[in-house]
Amino acid sequence: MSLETKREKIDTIDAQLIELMVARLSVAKEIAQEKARTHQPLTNKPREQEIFDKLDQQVASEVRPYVHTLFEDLILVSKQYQAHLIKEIQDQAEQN
Ligand SMILES: C=C(O[C@@H]1C=C(C(=O)O)C=C[C@H]1O)C(=O)O
Repeated sequence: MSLETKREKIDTIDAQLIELMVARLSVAKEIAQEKARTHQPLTNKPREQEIFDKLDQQVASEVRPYVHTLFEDLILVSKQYQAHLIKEIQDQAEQN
């Protein structure tokens, strides 16, 4: 397989990843709205541990640390987005 073909494969995978990441952030938004409504904390460490435990079982050891890092970043970004949304909801509530 040529380098060009391999890069086309990566482009196809990236398009799928983008769709999935946007879908994941959309669910994170729904969770943030519920957290704001019910005054729950942003971070849920047991839930994060559950995700990493599943990942450790699912992913081959050779790439496990790299996928682990990817998920740390994914969860960090998800929480940054949620924190922004929760602040927006709280600011709006204060104005009313
Ligand atoms: C999405 C949530 O909020 C946070 C973000 C998580 C994630 O992106 O997977 C997991 C747990 C929480 O720390 C949640 O509480 O489920």
